[in-house]
Amino acid sequence: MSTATGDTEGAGGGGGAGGAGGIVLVLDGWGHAPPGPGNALSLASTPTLDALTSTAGATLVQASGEAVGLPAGTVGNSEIGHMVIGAGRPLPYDSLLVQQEIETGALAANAVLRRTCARLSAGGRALHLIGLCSDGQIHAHVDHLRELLRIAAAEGVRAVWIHAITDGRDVADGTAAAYLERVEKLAAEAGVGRVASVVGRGYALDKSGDLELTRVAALAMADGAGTGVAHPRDALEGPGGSDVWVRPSVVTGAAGEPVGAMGDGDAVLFTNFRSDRIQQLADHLVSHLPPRDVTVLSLARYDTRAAITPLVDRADASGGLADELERHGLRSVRIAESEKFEHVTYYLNGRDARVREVEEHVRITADGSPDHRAAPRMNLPRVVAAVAKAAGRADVALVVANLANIDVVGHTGDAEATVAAARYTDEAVEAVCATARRSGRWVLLVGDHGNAEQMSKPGADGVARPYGGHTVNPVPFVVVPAPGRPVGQVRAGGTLADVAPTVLALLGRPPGAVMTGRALL
Ligand SMILES: O=C(O)[C@@H](CO)OP(=O)(O)O
Ligand SMILES: [Mn+2]
Ligand SMILES: [Mn+2]
Repeated sequence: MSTATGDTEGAGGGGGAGGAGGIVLVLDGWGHAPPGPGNALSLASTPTLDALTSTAGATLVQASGEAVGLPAGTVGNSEIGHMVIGAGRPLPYDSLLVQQEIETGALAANAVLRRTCARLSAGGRALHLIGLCSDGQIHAHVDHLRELLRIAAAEGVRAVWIHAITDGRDVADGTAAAYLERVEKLAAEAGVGRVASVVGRGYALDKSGDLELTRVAALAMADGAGTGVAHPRDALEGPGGSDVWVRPSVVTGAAGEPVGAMGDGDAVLFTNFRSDRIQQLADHLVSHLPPRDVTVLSLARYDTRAAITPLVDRADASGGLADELERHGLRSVRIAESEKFEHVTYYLNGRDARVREVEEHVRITADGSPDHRAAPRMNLPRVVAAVAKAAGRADVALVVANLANIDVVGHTGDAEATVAAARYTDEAVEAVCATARRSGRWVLLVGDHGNAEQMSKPGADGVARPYGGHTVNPVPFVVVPAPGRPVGQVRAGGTLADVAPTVLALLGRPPGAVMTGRALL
């Protein structure tokens, strides 16, 4: 059977020179840590993963900090993880680029920002800063907020309203009060800025497409509509139940009026550096604001429908695995549940929204907003079935699937549910390996960052508390050879940047010209 592109490199079936081709499984949130009471992966019964990770095809690779293009010591995340897996090289991530622009003074000198501040200052209009208030470093960092407050003050902006999104996911739940206090302190130090609204990330950073959550968050920020509170911390006393689900709350003045609603001539600056979860809100806000004339900016570039001017642009991520597969005419099928769909498509492809002729995308959708604690299996059987279907096709060289369970369930901070997620993942891996054996394929398993291997973390008092965030731990990397094609001992000392060159080597192809990673075979 020939591929749809009528390629020239003899890739008319499976992996061409690499045999029948392969299956890449990204186990989301699959980090490595010594066994212990907080390690959901070691607590779970995972006979298949245990066996695979003790073969010669197994090693550990770095997935955090400088190894992948993040600021030193920063936890990995799905965006940068999948981007580096695809790019075959570390990519300076948006958080690093922002940090560098702060350190060099480039952000303070940014022409768009200075011009906007000058206009606000001259007209007595307000700057609204919207972003996740924590130092979780996955979507945002309060240090960036501090710098923006300083710049606004230096440029003479007198009214700066902070629309605080509470976290409890990238950092421990129950920490929102401390972060609000920190934000108020930063504002006091800068001499400008007050919190005008508070809302949990469950509302403001929804990306499930539940526009009602987005709408109520935007109403609080733009119109000052929501539960009135005298002080930002009062918002945390509401019935939301966790930092993630703080109800949209608006700080009101003596007469009950919202202090920081958006008015004609104001400017909004989104302070998250990661796009995927803020873009639904940003798009909604842009369409909700008129007839008010409000300038909307973002700290980093977002993938919104609306054209929002970024202050810091992103790195070029082209020339990765998708481009190489296309060049060789090798067909790939990408499969993931909605939560991680963009990660195995858009991000893996270097933030390129094109669906190439030799690519097929399979999104496994869930009904409604599931409770991951109660349903840790998610839709894994449907992901496995889609993998089996794609792997059974002779025209498919590569199947790439994301198994989301241990990360998504891990984020609940519920160790017991995460243990169950690990058990289901183990069964899924066993099924995929059986599929691979039947179809003569190799399997490459890799984590994109740690999560489930650390489900508790000591608080400021030294007492361990549930923790659902990512980690800086290395992640397992395993090559399960195709039947009759042994690969021997894989190399130690790798990073996620080595995944794409390894995949290409298994497919009998050289690494891409711009890839600095090297095959671990
Ligand atoms: O859910 C998310 O947005 C982040 C955590 O904030 O996780 P991941 O990087 O795995 O998508
Ligand atoms: Mn992830
Ligand atoms: Mn995650």
